[in-house]
Amino acid sequence: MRFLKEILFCILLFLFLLPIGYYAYTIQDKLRIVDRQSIYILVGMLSSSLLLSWYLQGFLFERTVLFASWDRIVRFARFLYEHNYVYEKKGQTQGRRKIKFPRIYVKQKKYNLEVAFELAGSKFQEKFKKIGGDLETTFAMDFMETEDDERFKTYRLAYSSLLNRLKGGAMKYVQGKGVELMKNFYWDFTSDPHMLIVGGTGGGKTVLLRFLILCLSKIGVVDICDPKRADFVTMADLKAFEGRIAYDVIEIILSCENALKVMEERFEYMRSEQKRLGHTDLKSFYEYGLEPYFWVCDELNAFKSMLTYKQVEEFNKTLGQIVLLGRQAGVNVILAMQKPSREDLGSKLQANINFRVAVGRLDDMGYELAFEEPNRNKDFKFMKYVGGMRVYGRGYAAVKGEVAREFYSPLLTKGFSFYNEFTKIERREHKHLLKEELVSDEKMPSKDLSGPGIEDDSEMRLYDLSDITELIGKSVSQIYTLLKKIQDGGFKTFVLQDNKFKLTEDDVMLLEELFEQKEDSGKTWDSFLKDYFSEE
Ligand SMILES: Nc1ncnc2c1ncn2[C@@H]1O[C@H](COP(=O)(O)OP(=O)(O)OP(=O)(O)O)[C@@H](O)[C@H]1O
Repeated sequence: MRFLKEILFCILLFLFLLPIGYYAYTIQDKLRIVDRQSIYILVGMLSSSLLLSWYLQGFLFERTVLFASWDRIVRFARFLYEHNYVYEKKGQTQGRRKIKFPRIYVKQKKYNLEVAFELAGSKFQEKFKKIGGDLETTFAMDFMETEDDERFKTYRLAYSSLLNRLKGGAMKYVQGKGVELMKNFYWDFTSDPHMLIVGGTGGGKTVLLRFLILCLSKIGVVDICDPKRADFVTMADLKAFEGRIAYDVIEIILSCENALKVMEERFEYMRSEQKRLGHTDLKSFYEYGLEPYFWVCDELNAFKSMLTYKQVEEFNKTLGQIVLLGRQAGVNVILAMQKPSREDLGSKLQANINFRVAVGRLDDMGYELAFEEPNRNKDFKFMKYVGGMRVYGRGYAAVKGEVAREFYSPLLTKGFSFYNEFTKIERREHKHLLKEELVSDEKMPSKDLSGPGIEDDSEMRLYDLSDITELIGKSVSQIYTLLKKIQDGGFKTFVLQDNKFKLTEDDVMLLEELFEQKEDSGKTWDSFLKDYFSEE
């Protein structure tokens, strides 16, 4: 078995030599008189048969199932032998070592290889529990998962996860399983609510984020933060995302604060439903008819580098609360960053973001932070080409604490347009707010403005953005964008305290009127504001 390749080579060569021998026999007279031409032909045939046998041997081992599986067995046996995972047999003859392999089963399936090691008291059991990384190197495959039963530990390795890659907009949410990221690989946000996407520049983070947003915006509200003001700009005008995309530092901070507020409101709503339905325990958001909510932030480290020390502290605190408590309320955070670092993640995010994906190139430190303990010995590979083709969006994914598996983000096919797909999405609203509105309209400013707010020295009530979202039912981002447009257009100025807008009762009414009239006008915001204020 050890010399399988060499044996195959000899067999192939022998098969070629048979007709060559016969040919030499037929031209023996010419050979005897040293006919140069005949000798050249014969030498040519011999060298070609050598080359062809060598090539065929390689081809058979690489491309045919039978020889490839033999090759794996040979490699595996060699690995076991050379690492001394063998039992010495007693009564050996002098000079010859008799060995016996431990009980290991190798099952070669269509897409993956299963290697089951018997533990149950074996002297190698501790080593077999951590052998995943070695198997990857031995078989040149990617480790996917392990399965344990009473006696065996089974390692599953993928020949190539490429076969499980999705194409274009095929990513979908499957009830009870989660978001299908690859065939048979899901992100179940009800159990692992937050996701971290990391990878070097150009690795495919943003493309993956867009595929996720495309899928998630069909099942819930998605708020997006794009500090680079690059990849999500064109979506801002689309109905489904209007007012839900933040770019500026302040806008993003507000968007995060708003996500926290959404979480608190959802808990409040769930508690009231719990009481109404007589549940003894508070159940998960979906039990109360709520859809999931997603807060997405691209380029987190770039964004944090734009903040002051105090802002970082506040932002971390807000985000920390969401990742800590969001699961039950269905509030999910997706963060994308280039190189993960302890400072940017902080201990709360590091501890509470369970679902990790790395695409593109990352250094050892980055993989260590992304995938932590069970992957310390994993041989993470950066592959620019697979099967001779340039490959994008390849990396690894894992739930924290599990072994990382090879991952391919859906393939961005030619002709696929995110923009076209996003235009087809229907806008979703926060269900808890819609239900509250149905029950009571007391929070509408035209009826009552004595709601939340702060008072200034002159006793005039001032409202911050989160108060106004409650009063007029628009998102923080929508309100902030409108205020900026009014102010930047030179139409009106508003009070700013600590860089945050504080509006008077009149301002709130003005905003409400503007939102109403703009809806009926069919104009863009810029032309609508111009006309509105010039008429005044
Ligand atoms: N899944 C994919 N399928 C096909 N092509 C892809 C895929 N992912 C990325 N690419 C290609 O790689 C390019 C860079 O991807 P992307 O913008 O997502 O990288 P990034 O990690 O966000 O980089 P940066 O951090 O610099 O913004 C894309 O424009 C696209 O051409």
